[in-house]
Amino acid sequence: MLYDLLRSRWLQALLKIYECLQHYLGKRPDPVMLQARALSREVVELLHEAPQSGEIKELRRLLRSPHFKASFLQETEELFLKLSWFDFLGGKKKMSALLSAHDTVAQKDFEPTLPPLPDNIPENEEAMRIVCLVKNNQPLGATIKRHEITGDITVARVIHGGLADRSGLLYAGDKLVEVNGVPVEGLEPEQVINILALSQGTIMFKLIPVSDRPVSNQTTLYVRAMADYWPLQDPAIPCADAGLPFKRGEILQIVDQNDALWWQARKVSDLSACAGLIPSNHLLKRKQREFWWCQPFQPHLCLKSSISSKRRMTCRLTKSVWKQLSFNAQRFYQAVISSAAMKFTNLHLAKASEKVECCVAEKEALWAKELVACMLGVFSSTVPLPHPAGFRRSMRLCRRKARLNQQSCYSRCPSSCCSALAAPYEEVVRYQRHPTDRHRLIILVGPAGVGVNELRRRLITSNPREFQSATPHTTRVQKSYEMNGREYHYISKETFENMVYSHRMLEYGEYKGYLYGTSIDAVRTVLDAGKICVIDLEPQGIQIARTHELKPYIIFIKPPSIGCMRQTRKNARIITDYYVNMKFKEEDLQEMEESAKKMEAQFGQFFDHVIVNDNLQEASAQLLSAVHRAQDEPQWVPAVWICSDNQP
Ligand SMILES: Nc1ncnc2c1ncn2[C@@H]1O[C@H](COP(=O)(O)OP(=O)(O)OP(=O)(O)O)[C@@H](O)[C@H]1O
Repeated sequence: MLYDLLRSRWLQALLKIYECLQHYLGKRPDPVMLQARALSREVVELLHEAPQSGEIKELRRLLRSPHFKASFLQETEELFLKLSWFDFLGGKKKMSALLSAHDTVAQKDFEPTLPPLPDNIPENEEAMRIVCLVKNNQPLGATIKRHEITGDITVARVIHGGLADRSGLLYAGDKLVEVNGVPVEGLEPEQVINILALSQGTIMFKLIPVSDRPVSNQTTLYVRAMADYWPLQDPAIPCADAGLPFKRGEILQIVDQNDALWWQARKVSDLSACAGLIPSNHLLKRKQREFWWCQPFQPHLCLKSSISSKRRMTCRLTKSVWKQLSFNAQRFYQAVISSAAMKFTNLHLAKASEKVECCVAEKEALWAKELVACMLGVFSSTVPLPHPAGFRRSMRLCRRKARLNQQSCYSRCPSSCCSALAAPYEEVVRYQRHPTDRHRLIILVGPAGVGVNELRRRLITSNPREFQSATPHTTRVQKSYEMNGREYHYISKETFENMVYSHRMLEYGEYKGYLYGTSIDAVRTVLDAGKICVIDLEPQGIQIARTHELKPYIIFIKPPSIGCMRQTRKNARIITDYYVNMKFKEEDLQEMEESAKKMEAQFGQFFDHVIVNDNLQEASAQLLSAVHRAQDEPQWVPAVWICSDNQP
């Protein structure tokens, strides 16, 4: 009703008139008559725009009357009121009711009445202060403690934006004498807290103000939480209710670091809320260390593979190879795939080929030979390139294998695995890339099979002039149809190892005896060409990539619910260790979900954005806009990336 009313043209017209009158009222015009005419004209012009309702006619009549011209300053105000009330009463009974309801509410005094001040106020007014606060179901916003030396009960801290802070009457260090008439001397802080907790409405403090009020000259600091914190599960927090729970990756605004152990902070996602207590950097680090020692094996657990190597073996032929097969050979191939080949676990492709040959009867030998030839042909030089650089199967399988072999995490990912012992907060600043700066590196992270490569491929093919992948390095021999720098950079083992030792590899691994890896140089080449480099990375590589130079924007590709994946992944294929594509099985989906949870738990603090890959098209669109946002809009980045004198 209110919405309709506010949008109605007649009210709009009245408001315009009112504004116009206010304008003249402010000017206090002299002589009155001239101004009145001018006003009259303006008002009449205004009314021409308004609908010809009865109310407007009435207004017009009033405007032209000699009454109007007499003393317009008061009259016009009244006129407006008359008109509006005329209108309301004439047709808008609901509005009238609404207004009268408002008036009734407005006149009512809802504030609790403060009690009278006690008679026994000390003579020295400066020495003692009486403070009355009305709690109104909200926390007091202050904590108390026993002074270590004097044993007095004092205000330990006042929470920024809380009730006590807003009152401006309580300060950290004030000594409590009485609470609601109860002397606090001899009481434990917990007993005083109890009195406060039980008090409803008004709380009256008698206190001795602190002589040296702390002068707050702190600058506000923004940090990214690198750990989770749940105050309700922390027995050490001075007041659990005043605690601020946060999850890793959340950006916090730290408003008070006066206390060595407990800071005050807000979440940037809710800066209007009052601050809460968080453990200081030092304290949280100590807590993490204690936790780590309680569970020494916990932080060592690296992510396990999401698609296990126990997978079945099947054979996949490229389309061109498939076309080369005779009809019978195709049928034979399909039969092999659907039955016998399912049992070919952990066999090398060559061995699988032998087995196929053994399986077939004499008369089928020709087809079998053809099939075997075709299967082997998958590796041969005649097979066209199935994927562009950065999407090569060996590289992906190598990455998978590396993930599997991560038993000892220190050898591969010292920084990320020991994150429990690293800084719990990372100072961040707002950063927006200058249009002439190099683009930020885009890193996609996600459990195997979630669709990282599919999304990356779609993004790059959508605009290859804008997006490009980094060409990986390998120690394997270059094939005749390959070109150095296109599929891979082919380098010697020695050179590869040198690159690893000099930290020039973002990630690397071994597959079938060869080394594969993505180098920082390869990323740099793409960025230097003015393109946006989009790579996928195992999360263990994130820490190495997080540098001032690359300023990576990390996007986590998250699987949707298993139920949803059952629907959407019916035709999807995952790559297995034996160069074949397999349909997703239930166990694959479960492994994917588990792996995603572990990734989030261990590396969630580094994710700038999360995309749930439910519908492929929607996820692709989300990825495109996230990538553009990363390049063109301000984002929180580690402060050290921006401070030029401290570039990691
Ligand atoms: N949202 C989706 N809906 C349906 N199918 C999808 C979706 N996303 C990806 N797929 C399909 O799932 C399969 C696996 O995707 P993809 O190869 O991109 O996985 P990946 O995360 O790169 O795995 P890996 O790490 O093993 O390389 C592909 O067949 C892909 O087309």
